[in-house]
Amino acid sequence: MTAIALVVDDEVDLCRLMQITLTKMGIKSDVAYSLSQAKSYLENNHYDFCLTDLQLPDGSGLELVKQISSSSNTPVAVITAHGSMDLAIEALKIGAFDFVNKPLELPRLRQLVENALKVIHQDESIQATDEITPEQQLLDSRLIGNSTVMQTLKTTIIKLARSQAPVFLSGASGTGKEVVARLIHDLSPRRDGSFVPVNCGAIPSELMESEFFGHKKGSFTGAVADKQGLFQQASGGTLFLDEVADLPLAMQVKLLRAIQEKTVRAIGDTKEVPVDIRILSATHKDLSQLVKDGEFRQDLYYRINVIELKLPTLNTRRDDIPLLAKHFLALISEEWQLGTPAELTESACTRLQQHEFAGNVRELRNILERAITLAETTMISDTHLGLPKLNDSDTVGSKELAEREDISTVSTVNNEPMILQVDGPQQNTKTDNSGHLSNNLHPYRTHSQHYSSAFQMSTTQSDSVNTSSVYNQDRRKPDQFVDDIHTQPSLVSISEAELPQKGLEAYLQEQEKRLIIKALNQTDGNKTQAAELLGTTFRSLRYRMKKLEIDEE
Ligand SMILES: Nc1ncnc2c1ncn2[C@@H]1O[C@H](COP(=O)(O)OP(=O)(O)OP(=O)(O)O)[C@@H](O)[C@H]1O
Repeated sequence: MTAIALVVDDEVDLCRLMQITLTKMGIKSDVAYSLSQAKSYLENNHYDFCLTDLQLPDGSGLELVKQISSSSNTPVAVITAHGSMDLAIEALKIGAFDFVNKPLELPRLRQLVENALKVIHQDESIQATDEITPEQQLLDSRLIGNSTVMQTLKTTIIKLARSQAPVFLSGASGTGKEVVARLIHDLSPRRDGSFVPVNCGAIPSELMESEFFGHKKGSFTGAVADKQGLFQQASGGTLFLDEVADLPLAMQVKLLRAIQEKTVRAIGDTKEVPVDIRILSATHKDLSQLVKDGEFRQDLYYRINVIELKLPTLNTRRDDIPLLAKHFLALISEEWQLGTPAELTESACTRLQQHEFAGNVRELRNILERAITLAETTMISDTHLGLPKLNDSDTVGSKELAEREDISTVSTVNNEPMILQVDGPQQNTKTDNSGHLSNNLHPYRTHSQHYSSAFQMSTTQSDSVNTSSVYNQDRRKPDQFVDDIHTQPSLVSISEAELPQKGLEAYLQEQEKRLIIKALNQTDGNKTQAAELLGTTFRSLRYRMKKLEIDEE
């Protein structure tokens, strides 16, 4: 079926240009030169999508955006005067799915229209069936939980997936921010492009620019070949800036520029390369507080935080714990090839629901992994959970459980991030019976993908670039490298006359790899201790391990 678009702009030549472009793409269009004309067209016709200027002779295009997005699913994109980013952001907040700057660049316009068409086709396939849609199936298989707060979250994810607006995911560690980011990508018109997650806190600051924007061969010592940056890898897809609060201030300026200009320049290159990316970002830290403290740039915050999605803690959705536990028990049993999945006894399930989770869903999974290891049979009782004994006062009653669950609130304020809150009441930092500090602690961080193949979506899957898979090609365990160490010359045995055959960079990387493996062997694979031995940080060690393709396990 031929799509029909409504084009709204008072510049006759521009309208003609847009019409020609649309016609070449097989799309029919009507043109309105004013707000009132556009409204009357909308009253009398059905359009598949709308493209409107923001400054119209008799009013603002924002009014049209509001009207269309509040009454239909029709994608509406806005045309903004170059530099009026504030208006573009406001349009995204009130429901525009994308924007394009004047003067119009035709490749960008075509890209925008193609994305709109993908959204329309997605909607058509959803309407064509009464059965559970592939989108819903994907959501239900990856984001476990049926509580009210999770149902609201899932609906919000579907809406956000249609848009190109930057989304900032906030919430405590282990609440599923990365899971949600991947879902937004996989449900979006960008799903055929790459999803590129990057842990901003793990990249050493001196390597950041090269990692994000790439470099040309010979641009600095060690640049032995051209390297594509993460922005280019994500072009056509989604760049997920995880732990965005950890970006150094100097890098924040460069990122802001790249995001605004939609172009990047590799180190040592003279030309800018256009990139077409959607930015999703996340942190468990209070980013607005960091802005107040001057540790995060206000302008970057404003740019990445067009829509904020708050994820609920597990303690505010305890009804989901049995379902999540069942999901993880099946998953772990499959990953560990245990045959029959383990089961929780009733009292173990109750005990889990009473636990104060500091590490959220990640902690739940870790508890279950440990329990499976300790249990002699497939039945897991509360003793296997390894949780502290509860005092009577610690017991969470079902009434209290119900009261803790909160439903989403949606707010839109000019120049303020649109916050889609799907969080329950905030839990205070506490010390549990075993003396564990209950806050957003990183020891729970696993950084692994736990999607079972049985749970994967059968429809189009994106070419998802997982940083761990990019860097983790060599699946050998650290001790398997020991043989290499013994058969290769050590750093100290190199005499001055010998030059490395494969070049300095390869040689230094090999030495670095061997030293890291040596430290890991000395500490039985404990990365924190190995980092101490090497006089570096845990994060930096983990980054280097990925880079050098040393298996995390
Ligand atoms: N609703 C959920 N359903 C299934 N698995 C989940 C859910 N939420 C989180 N997980 C799992 O919990 C673990 C942590 O999730 P994720 O990494 O997305 O959390 P995060 O909020 O990004 O954490 P951090 O702030 O530490 O990066 C992962 O193994 C993920 O697959």
